[in-house]
Amino acid sequence: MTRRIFTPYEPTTTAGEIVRGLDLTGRRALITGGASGIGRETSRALAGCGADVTIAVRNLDQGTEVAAQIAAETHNPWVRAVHVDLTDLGSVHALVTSWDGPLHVLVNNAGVMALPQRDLSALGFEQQFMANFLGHFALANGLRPALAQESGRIVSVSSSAHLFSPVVFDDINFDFRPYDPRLAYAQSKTAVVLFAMGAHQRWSRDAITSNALNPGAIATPLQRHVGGTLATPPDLQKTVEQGASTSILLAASPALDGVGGRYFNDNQEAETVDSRPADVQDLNNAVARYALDSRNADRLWGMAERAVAAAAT
Ligand SMILES: NC(=O)c1ccc[n+]([C@@H]2O[C@H](COP(=O)([O-])OP(=O)(O)OC[C@H]3O[C@@H](n4cnc5c(N)ncnc54)[C@H](O)[C@@H]3O)[C@@H](O)[C@H]2O)c1
Repeated sequence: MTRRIFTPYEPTTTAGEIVRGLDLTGRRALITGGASGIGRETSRALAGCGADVTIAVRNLDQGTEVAAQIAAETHNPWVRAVHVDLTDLGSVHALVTSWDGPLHVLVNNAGVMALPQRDLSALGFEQQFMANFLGHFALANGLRPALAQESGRIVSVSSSAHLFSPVVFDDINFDFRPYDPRLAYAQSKTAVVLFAMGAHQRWSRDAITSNALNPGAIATPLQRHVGGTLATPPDLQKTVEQGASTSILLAASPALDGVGGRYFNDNQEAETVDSRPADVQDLNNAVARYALDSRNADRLWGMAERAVAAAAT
């Protein structure tokens, strides 16, 4: 795939700068993990343009408080919180069935990184794979009819960490190798990119666009299990306003109208690579070929569909 330049934005461009002047009144957005970090900033930028914003959160009391803060900061009353736990497909299903009317933007943002112990979800999947990928897979599939109503966009937040592991289809849950918290995160973030590609492949005929992104490294609670040991040194980390910019670009910018099936970083499409770059900047700007591969995307999609269907019976 040839890398395309879609925008004039810099790595340091903030979410607010990208949406400046945009009127999103009447556009309905759902952001998972919208109560903290990049998700909160993404929600704030969308609300600041008049969008109707729903943040989907694990802790509803905290989420309701954050939704009220965003509403006050942006003078937009159309901000609310709903409950979701992405490791629990019953909870995902409850959110899906409560959604009424069109959905213009779904931001698959929530995530956990490098959980120290291997832990399996009720469905039997490693928890990072479950929360970062499979819960979002079920959510997006459930909301597909709402997304198809008025040309919805799906924005899936991955990470440059995906370059450290493909999806190991024969051992997703670390049954046959020692559990490695970072490799489990990496694998889950490759699954996120493959989901974004698979959704584009299947749903673009419904005028749904689907892209993935790396937000860059940002000091948020996500980093609590790996503090100080990230590949990106503190001086190269972004502010949360900069970190939310690529999500906002994909969620709202007219420059991305009709664009799908791509992976972005720093507000531009990333470079496809066959092996992991050594340099941190190159790493951030790269997407692994295995994460864009349609056979891998199909295999993952089939497996996820079977898992979600089994959970429903
Ligand atoms: N911060 C970084 O350096 C960085 C780098 C690359 C990618 N990312 C990605 O950016 C996204 C946002 O992360 P952040 O840095 O803002 O971290 P964060 O911890 O501030 O936000 C993550 C949110 O996800 C929510 N969440 C986690 N598990 C959940 C579950 N089971 N159900 C529902 N919600 C759940 C958390 O409650 C939290 O609100 C994540 O997908 C992360 O992997 C972050």
